[in-house]
Amino acid sequence: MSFIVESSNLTKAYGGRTVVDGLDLRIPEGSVYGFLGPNGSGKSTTMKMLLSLIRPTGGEVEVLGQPMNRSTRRQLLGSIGSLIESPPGYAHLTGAENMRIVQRLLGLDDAQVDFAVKTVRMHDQMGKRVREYSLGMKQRLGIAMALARQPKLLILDEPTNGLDPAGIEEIRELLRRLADGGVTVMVSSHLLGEVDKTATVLGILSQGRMIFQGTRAELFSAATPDLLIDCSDPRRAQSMLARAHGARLEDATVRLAGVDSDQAIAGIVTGLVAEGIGVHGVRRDEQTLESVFMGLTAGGGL
Ligand SMILES: Nc1ncnc2c1ncn2[C@@H]1O[C@H](COP(=O)(O)OP(=O)(O)OP(=O)(O)O)[C@@H](O)[C@H]1O
Repeated sequence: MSFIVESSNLTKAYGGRTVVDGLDLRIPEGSVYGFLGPNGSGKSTTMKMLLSLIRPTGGEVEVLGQPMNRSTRRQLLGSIGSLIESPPGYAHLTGAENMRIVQRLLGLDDAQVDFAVKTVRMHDQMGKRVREYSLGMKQRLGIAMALARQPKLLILDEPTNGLDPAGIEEIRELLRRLADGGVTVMVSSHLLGEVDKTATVLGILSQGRMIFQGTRAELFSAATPDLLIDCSDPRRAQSMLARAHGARLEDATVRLAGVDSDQAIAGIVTGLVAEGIGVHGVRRDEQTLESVFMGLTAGGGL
């Protein structure tokens, strides 16, 4: 597999405080890479380092097979579109006027601008001033600005932040279309649900560290779903298993976290039976990606 972005040990510290800690990013070409983590976990800082907007304290970044640094930055940025933090654009100008500025700055032709505007479905809104746009429209104009250069890689920092469900769905659908058209997209969010259905690869940050990187299926298989036990005396079973397994009672079912082997399950069942408790059901809980994500970011890793 070839990676469009690769970093090794990428690190950023501010005043002795490490906010991005030894990241080995691997973004496969053609993927939608969902870059997830709670607020303050270091997503924006990482994206800015990938774009060489801020200088890493340590480690390296390769983009499109070349090291990203001050001397290669200009050339590499020609192939990267980005939207970092708030949507760009002058509020007192129309969408068309804003696009014209980008066109002149980058020396683009009309067809490239038209293509970008149509891709984000903003062609009917270009005569309006940006200050009259909804947040979703501003975000889409920002994406059009990033797209106009026809980048191979698009880096979007929280493009769905603050949007209503319809706006979020529009951005998701846009990202899918871009990926189908061959653009690799890195998109950050602090809400898993906003990128979950779109991302083909996930990178999860917690306190500056990468606690998971891989496909959704890999994430599920790496996380251990809770064990649910139905038995004749759930209250007594829960108190027996509370200390070793943090057992909780949910209605008449005993829930255990982190039981990760068949042997451990057999030991638990044997222990209950030995105490005269009849075990009539042992199953794994169905887990949602959200619960895996919450467990990961709260617990600091797999
Ligand atoms: N210029 C700076 N000087 C000092 N600390 C900074 C600077 N920029 C970011 N930080 C700190 O680095 C940490 C990571 O911030 P960052 O913005 O990268 O997180 P994030 O995951 O993108 O969160 P959010 O979604 O809230 O933007 C935070 O604790 C932030 O306060």
